[in-house]
Amino acid sequence: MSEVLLEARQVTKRFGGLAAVHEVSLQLKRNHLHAVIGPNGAGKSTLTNLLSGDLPPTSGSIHLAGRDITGRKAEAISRWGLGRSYQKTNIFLPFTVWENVRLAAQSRTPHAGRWLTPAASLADINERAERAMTLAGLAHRASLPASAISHGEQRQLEIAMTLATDPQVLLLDEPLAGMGQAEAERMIALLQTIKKDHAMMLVEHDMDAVFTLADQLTVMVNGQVIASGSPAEIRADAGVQAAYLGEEA
Ligand SMILES: Nc1ncnc2c1ncn2[C@@H]1O[C@H](COP(=O)(O)OP(=O)(O)OP(=O)(O)O)[C@@H](O)[C@H]1O
Repeated sequence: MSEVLLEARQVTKRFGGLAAVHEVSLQLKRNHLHAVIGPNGAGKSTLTNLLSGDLPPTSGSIHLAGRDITGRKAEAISRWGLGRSYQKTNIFLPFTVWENVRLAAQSRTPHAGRWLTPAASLADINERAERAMTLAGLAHRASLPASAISHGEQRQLEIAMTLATDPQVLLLDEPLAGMGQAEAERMIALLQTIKKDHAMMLVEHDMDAVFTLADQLTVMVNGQVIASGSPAEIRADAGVQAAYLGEEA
């Protein structure tokens, strides 16, 4: 059995009368990719926001590596090992690829804003940034401004910036959005590599990518989980076919 790094138990988020996420439970395990799929408005982004601490749940609990993180701030949850990439990019376009990754690595270091930073921690920041940039396949783009690289490479840069914070758990929100075929294939290969060391949750509309990458899928409709299981189980699920996959295919 793989180690469970993140667990949501019966998590609910209400916006007024609307349960955007209703009693959702899921586990993210090391070396596993758990895809969350569902039609627009199903609650996928809200669920991601609950797990990352960007939104507090109305009820239920969330545990990261055994620690109860329910209602804790995103910044603290990030320090405890959860990394998240955003649909809307956090990249500073005028800065180089290296500067972007290095800033992300620095943001994770305690007292990052201090004017006096010991040399040892600077070396540590640089090493973390270098590792993340190389893993994301961007070492050859290090000195280019982020504005000068392709859309697909900018999405890789977001992943590199997330990796630079040294997370154990990664939440990825539509990393393939807007990509052409070749870029998508490169991103899928990258995610497969990253999966070896991390627990991952992927929210993605590209079903080919989802079924290639996922070890487990959870299907949400109207805030509720209608099915959860292996790719084969989800493909064969008549309820999922009717509610979602049928209309996507
Ligand atoms: N801050 C908010 N206030 C009120 N309602 C919200 C808020 N955020 C999301 N919702 C509503 O919650 C429901 C779930 O939205 P959410 O964005 O989580 O869905 P989604 O599955 O991520 O959709 P998409 O695939 O389009 O990104 C929708 O009905 C949405 O309008």
